[in-house]
Amino acid sequence: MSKVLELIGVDRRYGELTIFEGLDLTLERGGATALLGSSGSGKSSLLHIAGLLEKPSGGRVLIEGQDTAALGDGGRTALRRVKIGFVYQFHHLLPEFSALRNVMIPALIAGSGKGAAEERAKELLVRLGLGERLGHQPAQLSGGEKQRVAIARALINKPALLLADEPTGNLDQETSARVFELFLGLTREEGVALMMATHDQELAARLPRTLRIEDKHLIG
Ligand SMILES: Nc1ncnc2c1ncn2[C@@H]1O[C@H](COP(=O)(O)OP(=O)(O)OP(=O)(O)O)[C@@H](O)[C@H]1O
Repeated sequence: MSKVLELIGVDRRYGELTIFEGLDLTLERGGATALLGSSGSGKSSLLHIAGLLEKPSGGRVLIEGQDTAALGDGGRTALRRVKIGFVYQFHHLLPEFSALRNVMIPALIAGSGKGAAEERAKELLVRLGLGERLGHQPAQLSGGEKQRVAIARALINKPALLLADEPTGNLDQETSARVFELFLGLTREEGVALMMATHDQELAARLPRTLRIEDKHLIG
């Protein structure tokens, strides 16, 4: 199994306030991990650190064995673009663009040719059951469809690591269950290392590994 993410002794502090400290975590390709913890325990902070959006207050973050401490902002952004995908509770799609275009954009930014980006985006959208919705703009899509487009967008660059923060948290229960199935199936097929923060114990139980932030430490 190849290591995608390693956190070694990671701390997050805001001034005098310690959110968590001494976190060690390894995620491997093909693995799926749920991250639980009460509100304010630091789940989003941990995803931001793992996703290179924030630097930890202490400790080391390695992506596929590469220590990110020495990287500047440009290096971190470049690594994030090709190695890491994000799915949030809200889709954050660009309203003026079609579903297809929204999915293609990260590939185009990463330097992919238009033809290859379009082919991969179409393939993902078809696998997510949106083959008939390629030309629809976000306002013409249902909540579950928008979230499926956001999932395709997160996977377009074949990331090694997929970080999800309540990916179906904004959907009604039935839609959430359906979208979650598609989401899990696709992440398995793509072989990414998935880490998903959630409050939902039932969703967490669907993943093979569960971790919890408790009393500033990672337990599980
Ligand atoms: N910029 C900041 N400055 C000071 N404190 C912050 C800052 N950002 C976050 N915090 C604090 O860090 C703690 C962890 O926040 P975080 O959003 O990671 O928690 P969470 O577990 O994701 O919570 P929730 O489940 O409610 O989304 C919170 O107590 C929050 O108030």
